[in-house]
Amino acid sequence: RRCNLTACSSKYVLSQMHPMWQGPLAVPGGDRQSPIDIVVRKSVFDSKLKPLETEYDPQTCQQIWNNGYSFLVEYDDTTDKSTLKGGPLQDKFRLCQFHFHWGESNSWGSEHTVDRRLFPAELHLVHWNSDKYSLFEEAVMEDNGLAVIGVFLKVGKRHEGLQKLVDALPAIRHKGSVVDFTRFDPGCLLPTNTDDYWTYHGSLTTPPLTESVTWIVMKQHIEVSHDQLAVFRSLLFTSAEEEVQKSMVNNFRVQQPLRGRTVRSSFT
Ligand SMILES: CCc1c(F)c(F)c(S(N)(=O)=O)c(F)c1F
Ligand SMILES: [Zn+2]
Repeated sequence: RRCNLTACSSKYVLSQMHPMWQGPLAVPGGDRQSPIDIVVRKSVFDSKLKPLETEYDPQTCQQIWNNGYSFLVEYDDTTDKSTLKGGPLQDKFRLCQFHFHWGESNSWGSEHTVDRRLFPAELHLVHWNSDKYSLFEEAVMEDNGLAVIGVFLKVGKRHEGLQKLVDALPAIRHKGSVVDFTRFDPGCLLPTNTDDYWTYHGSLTTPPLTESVTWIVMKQHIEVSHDQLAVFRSLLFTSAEEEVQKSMVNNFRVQQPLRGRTVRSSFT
C-alpha cells in the first residue's frame, strides 16, 4: 500500500513512511525529521564539539527482544550506570537500548547516508537525558530529551563482539519474543575512533517520530561479516501465530528534508 499523498499545510510535512509502518502520515512540526543525507561538504566544523564520553556497564544489560520492526537490546536505566556525555551534549544521558536497521541485500539498509552513500546496516544506541528527566517516556517528548549514536555497518571481517548477539537471534525470530541477555558491553560495537562524528537535531526514525533527538553519527564504520548480517535477515516481522511469515528486512525510514538545518562536524 503506497502512502496516499494529501495536500498538507506548511506546518506538516508528509513523511514517506515505509508502507509496513502504519505510523502517522504527517508529523506535527515536521521540520527536524530523521534520518537525513549528510552532505559532507555542507557540514560545518565546530571546534567546541568535545570527544564523546561513554561509560557502559555490561551488568546493566537485561534482555533482547523482537518488537516487530527491529530487535532491541535493553538496559536497566533506573540508575546512571551506563551513560553518555560530552560530544555536543550539555547533560548526562542514560543508555536505554540499542537496535539496528538493515536491508534485504548488502546494497542498502542504513537510515542515514553520507553524500548519498548507503550502508548495509546502521546501529542506534538510544540514550535519554537523566539530568533533566526521570523517565525515558518523559524525555522522548522533549527537544533535548534523547541522544542517539548512529554507527554504520559495512560487510567485511567478522565482528567478534557482535557474535554473542547474533547467536541470540534465533531465539527471538518472531515478533514479541523476548530472551534474557546479560553482560553485553555495547562499547564493543563502537568504532575505534569515536572523536570524529557529525551531529544535528532530528527525530526518532520510527513512530512516534518525535523531534527530541540529538543525533551523533560516527564517521568511522564498523565491520561485520556477511554471515552475521544474514542472521539479522532471518528475523521475522510477524508473530508465531500469523500464517504468512515476513522476513524482517528493509526496516529503515527514507531520508527526510533537511529544512535548513546545519549538520556540524567534530573534525575537519
Ligand atoms: C521509541 C523507541 C525508539 C525506537 F524504536 C527507535 F527506532 C529509535 S531511532 N531509530 O530513532 O533510534 C529511537 F530513538 C527510539 F527511542
Ligand atoms: Zn533506529
